[in-house]
Amino acid sequence: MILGCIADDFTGASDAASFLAKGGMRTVLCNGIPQDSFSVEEGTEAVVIALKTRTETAEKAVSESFQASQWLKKAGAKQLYFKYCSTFDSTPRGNIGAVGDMLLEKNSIPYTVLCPSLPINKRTVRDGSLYVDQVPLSESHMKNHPLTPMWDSYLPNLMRGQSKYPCLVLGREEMSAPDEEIIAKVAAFAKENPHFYVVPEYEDDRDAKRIVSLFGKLPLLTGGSGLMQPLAEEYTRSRPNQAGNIAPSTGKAILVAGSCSVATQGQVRSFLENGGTGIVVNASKLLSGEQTAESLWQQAASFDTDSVLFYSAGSGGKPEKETGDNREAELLEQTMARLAQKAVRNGYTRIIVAGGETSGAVTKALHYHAYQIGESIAPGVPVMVPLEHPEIRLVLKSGNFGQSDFFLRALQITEKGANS
Ligand SMILES: Nc1ncnc2c1ncn2[C@@H]1O[C@H](COP(=O)(O)OP(=O)(O)O)[C@@H](O)[C@H]1O
Ligand SMILES: O=C(O)[C@@H](O)C(=O)COP(=O)(O)O
Repeated sequence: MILGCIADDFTGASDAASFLAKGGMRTVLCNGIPQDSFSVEEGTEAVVIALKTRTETAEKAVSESFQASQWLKKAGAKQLYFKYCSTFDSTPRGNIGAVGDMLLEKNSIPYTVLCPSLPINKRTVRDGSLYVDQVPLSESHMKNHPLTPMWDSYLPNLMRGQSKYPCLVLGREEMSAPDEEIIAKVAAFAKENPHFYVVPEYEDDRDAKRIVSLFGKLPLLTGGSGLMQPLAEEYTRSRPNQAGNIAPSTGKAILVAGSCSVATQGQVRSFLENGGTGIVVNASKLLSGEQTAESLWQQAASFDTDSVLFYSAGSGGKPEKETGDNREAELLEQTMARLAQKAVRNGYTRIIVAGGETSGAVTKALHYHAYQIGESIAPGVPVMVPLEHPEIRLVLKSGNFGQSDFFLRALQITEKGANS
C-alpha cells in the first residue's frame, strides 16, 4: 500500500476514495479501523479509513485518528492523508487542528499543508480564506450548520483555537514564485516553528498540480478531496490504471434521502418529476407511530417498480425545519437504515443514499466492513462494492453533492455501467 487516508466521516471518505480511484489507484474504503484479522488485498494502493470523528470531542477524535494512523502505517502506508470536509467543518475547539497537530507530533513531521479546496464542487482557497461558490465560508450556508456553524473564513483564524501551531499563507503572488523561492520561504518559517501548516492558494486544477508538485511528497497531507486525483496521478503516471472496474448490477434499487440539503431537495424533485416512485417519510408521523419502517416497506411493496425512493418530508421541497429536532432526526435515520436493511433482505442489490449522517446510519445497519471503489456518479460520489458482498452496489452521497438528475444517473450507472 502507498497511501493511507484517515477521513473524519463516511461520505467524506467515499469522496476521497472516489478521486483516488479516478486518479488510477486501486482503492479500498474501510468502515472504521479494521480488525486485526483484516488484511489488505495484494495490489491495493490506497486505503481510506472512514471514521465518524467530525463532531466527536477533540480527545476522542485524536485518539481514534491516532489508532487509524497506526493501523495504516502497520499495513504499509508510506504517506498519510487526513481528509476533512471541503467546508472545513469543525468547531473552535477542534477537531481538524487537534488531529493535525497529533499527526505532526507523533510522526515527527515539521509541517504539512491545509488544503480544503475542491474546485469542481466550488470550494476554493484564496489568500488563506475559504470560499463556497465565491461566497466566504462564514457567509455561506455553513454559517447556520447545526453542528459545526462556521464562524470565520480565514483558515489561520479557524485554526487558532484548534491547533497549537501557526499557519503560513502562500497567496497567489507567493505561489507564482519559482520553486526554490517557495521552498526557501517554508524553510525559513521552519527555523522559527517546530510545527506549522502551509496554506497555499488553491482555486483550480492548475493550483492543485502545483501544490502536488511542491508538497506532494510530504509524509503527511491534509485537506478535502481536491488534491486526491492529482496526487494519485503522480503515483500512477508510469503504469496502467489499477482502479478496479465494477460490473453492473440488474437487481432492484432502493434510494434513501435523509438529507435536507439544497442539492438533495432538487434531486428528489427531479426524480419525482421524471416519473420516479417516491414515498415520503414524515418525522412527526414516525414519532406518533402512524408511520413505521414496516408500514413504509409495505407501501413500497404495493408499487410495481424496480426502484423506490424514500425521502424525508424535508428533502422533497422546503425543509420542515432548518435543523430538525434531534429525536426526529435520529428516528428518521433509524427508519431509513431499517428500510435499507429490509431491501437487502428482500434481494435488492442497489442501495443509493443521500446525506452524510443518513449514510452513516445505513452503513452501520448493513454491517459491511470494507469496499472496493468504482467509477463516480458525480464528483466525489463513487459506486462501492462491499468486499464481503460482491453482488451489492452502494452509493453514498454527501448532502450537497451531485447534479439535479443524480438519482437517475445513479440508477443508470449501477445498472449499466459508467459508459451507458
Ligand atoms: N424533516 C426533518 N425533520 C427533522 N430532521 C430531519 C428531517 N429531514 C431530515 N432530517 C435529519 O437531518 C439530518 C440530515 O443530515 P445528513 O443525512 O448528514 O444530510 P446532509 O449531508 O445534507 O447534512 C439527518 O439526521 C436526518 O435524519
Ligand atoms: O469534502 C467534502 O465536502 C465531503 O467529502 C464531505 O466531507 C461531506 O460531508 P457531509 O456534508 O457530512 O456529507
